[in-house]
Amino acid sequence: MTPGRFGDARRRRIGLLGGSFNPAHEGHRHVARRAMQALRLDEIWLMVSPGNPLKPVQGMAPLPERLASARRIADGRRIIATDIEARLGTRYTADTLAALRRRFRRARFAFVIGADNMVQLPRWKQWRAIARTVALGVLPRPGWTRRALAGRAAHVLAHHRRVPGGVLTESFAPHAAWCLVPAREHAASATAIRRAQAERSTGERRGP
Ligand SMILES: Nc1ncnc2c1ncn2[C@@H]1O[C@H](COP(=O)(O)OP(=O)(O)OP(=O)(O)O)[C@@H](O)[C@H]1O
Ligand SMILES: O=C(O)c1ccc[n+]([C@@H]2O[C@H](COP(=O)([O-])O)[C@@H](O)[C@H]2O)c1
Repeated sequence: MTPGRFGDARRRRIGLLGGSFNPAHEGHRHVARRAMQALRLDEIWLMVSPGNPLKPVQGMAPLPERLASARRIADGRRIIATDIEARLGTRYTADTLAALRRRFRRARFAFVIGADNMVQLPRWKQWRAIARTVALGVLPRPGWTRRALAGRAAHVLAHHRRVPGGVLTESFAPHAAWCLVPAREHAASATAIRRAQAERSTGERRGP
């Protein structure tokens, strides 16, 4: 199933969990569930990136493989894996959001990120415009939560921080709101999974 079937989305509250999903893991599922509950989302899209502009191409599995991995943690009903960015021809979040707004005119979008990406946000293309126009839900992550809350983005956006239940339900025009989503920190990471896989295959090559 893809979000294409929601072409008629009517003021649906849609969370966008953009990511590389190289591969998808339990941390993503945890983030999706907690964000859905706290932000009162109707659905959340695991939006598999054709290529994060800030990540190296080397070591990045092909998109179909990453999409298949995201599908395995989705439920196809309210948690939906999608390659919609590849189909829209966008990879920068600012461009993706503009294209999604044109295509799903009545939907309300929230962008969901882990605390590590809140730290990195000031390096994204047009990050202030992104934060001004889309609600942001930030998930705690081991080693990153405090840094995110003390970082530049949180500082610049301090006046726009709200409680999670309101960020999408209320209107905060002319500037969107953001929140820290209450959730336990989940240690899963794609880097750790790739590292463990590499160690296993090195061990297998060496033999007993
Ligand atoms: N365990 C986690 N806790 C909180 N947020 C997470 C967690 N895992 C992933 N995320 C968030 O989900 C989004 C997609 O993450 P991504 O697919 O890059 O996984 P990752 O584990 O961070 O990958 P990598 O280690 O390769 O950078 C990002 O916003 C990331 O911050
Ligand atoms: O738009 C940007 O400049 C930008 C820079 C870095 C990351 N992003 C987005 O951030 C999301 C998380 O990416 P990742 O690789 O950390 O999972 C994903 O949707 C990326 O497209 C976006």
